[in-house]
Amino acid sequence: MEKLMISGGRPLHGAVSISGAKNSAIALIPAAILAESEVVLDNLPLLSDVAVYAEILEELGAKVSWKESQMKIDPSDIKSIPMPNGPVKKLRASYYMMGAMLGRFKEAVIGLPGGCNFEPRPIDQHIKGFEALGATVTNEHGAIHLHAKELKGAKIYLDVSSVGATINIMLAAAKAKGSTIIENAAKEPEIIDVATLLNSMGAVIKGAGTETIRIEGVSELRGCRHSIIPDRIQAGTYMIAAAATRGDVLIDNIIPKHLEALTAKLIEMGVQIEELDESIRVIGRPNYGHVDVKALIYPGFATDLQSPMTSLLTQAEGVSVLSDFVYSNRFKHVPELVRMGAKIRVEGRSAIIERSRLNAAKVKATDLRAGAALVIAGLTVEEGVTEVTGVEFIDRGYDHLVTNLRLLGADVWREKE
Ligand SMILES: CC(=O)N[C@H]1[C@@H](OP(=O)(O)OP(=O)(O)OC[C@H]2O[C@@H](n3ccc(=O)[nH]c3=O)[C@H](O)[C@@H]2O)O[C@H](CO)[C@@H](O)[C@@H]1O
Ligand SMILES: C=C(OP(=O)(O)O)C(=O)O
Repeated sequence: MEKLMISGGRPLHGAVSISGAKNSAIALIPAAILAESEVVLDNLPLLSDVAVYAEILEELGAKVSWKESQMKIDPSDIKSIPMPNGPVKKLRASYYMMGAMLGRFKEAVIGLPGGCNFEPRPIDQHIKGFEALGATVTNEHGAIHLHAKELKGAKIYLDVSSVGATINIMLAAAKAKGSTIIENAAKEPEIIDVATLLNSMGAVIKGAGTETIRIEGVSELRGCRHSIIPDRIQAGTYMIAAAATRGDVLIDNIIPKHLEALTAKLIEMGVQIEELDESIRVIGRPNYGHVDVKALIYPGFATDLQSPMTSLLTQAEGVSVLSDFVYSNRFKHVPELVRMGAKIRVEGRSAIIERSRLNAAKVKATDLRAGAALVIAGLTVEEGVTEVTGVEFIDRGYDHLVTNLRLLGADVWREKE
């Protein structure tokens, strides 16, 4: 086990290039299961979740070769093997194995997902979708068993516009008989990315990125080459870190439109922002005004940036209120920030944040974005060394974090625990 050591107090300066998106990559890799021939994914991020997914596909018999930011997946020899345990338990997005295996083999046994469990994260909408397509779904000793004689298109109204359920239903429906309509579908950019890959494979999916997605099932999908969209959450984290350290950072290789809610909030606080075609420059100021933030589904403020934003708001004058309307209790970072001197209290689904002077401390990341919040907090501390344990969570979602921060001038390193 390793820990991150941060000797803070240095403004971040320079440029950082953002890798491909985790939440796309870990849906696109299982999507390749549906193809008859090789799928090539470019702009793949170097993350532990991606490595686990490669392991899952190899266990099923796929040929996977991963070199730098490119992964080649030849799924021709994949077999229908039950996976009640093992690597599927290591990450949240293993739920996509259900849709992908159901689509290809009409059956699957997949252990309930692991990953960041900052609160109970049900998958009832995924199951409702599979059942609507004609599958029988049972939970046997913590593994989901899915079976269908035939998958038939259906109209599915999601009770909550779930990213995972929307993608999972697209995966299963791509090869179902007839048309599927997903209503109240999630609109996150990663959903468009998955639909783009599936369409390049020969699927017929329209409306991804809107609340109504139509899928005309086809009998066969072929291999293709696809470049993954930039990671808006990593990009947003660096934007927040630049503002928190009063630095000046160009966040490059991104789609600025995907970050509009964050950009608007930073401007409202008084951060200087310059938006270019594929990059955003964030220039910090000595003082920021307090703001209220509401984490919502896309295009609202991303819940995955809520924890990093909490750290920045400890640097704003007065009192800020940050509410999460996607998850009701995603505040595991708060007690750790309080150990660093932050004046924050949680009331219901809101964190009430006062301007605070942070101090170095030994803190623990218990999920991915809580980890990002603690790193940002550590970067702002003027004296002493902040130690962040739970680095394995951070490695799920940040490509070359230490290298990038060091290039930006931060004094950050990893040590054995
Ligand atoms: C791998 C991946 O892409 N992870 C992202 C995905 O997670 P994930 O796909 O798990 O999140 P969802 O969009 O499904 O969850 C949104 C909300 O719906 C609820 N819900 C979801 C499914 C369901 O069947 N029933 C139900 O009640 C959840 O508890 C949550 O309150 O979107 C989240 C919301 O943007 C992000 O935080 C995660 O980074
Ligand atoms: C919660 C997250 O991811 P996952 O759904 O993969 O746990 C995240 O990326 O912040």
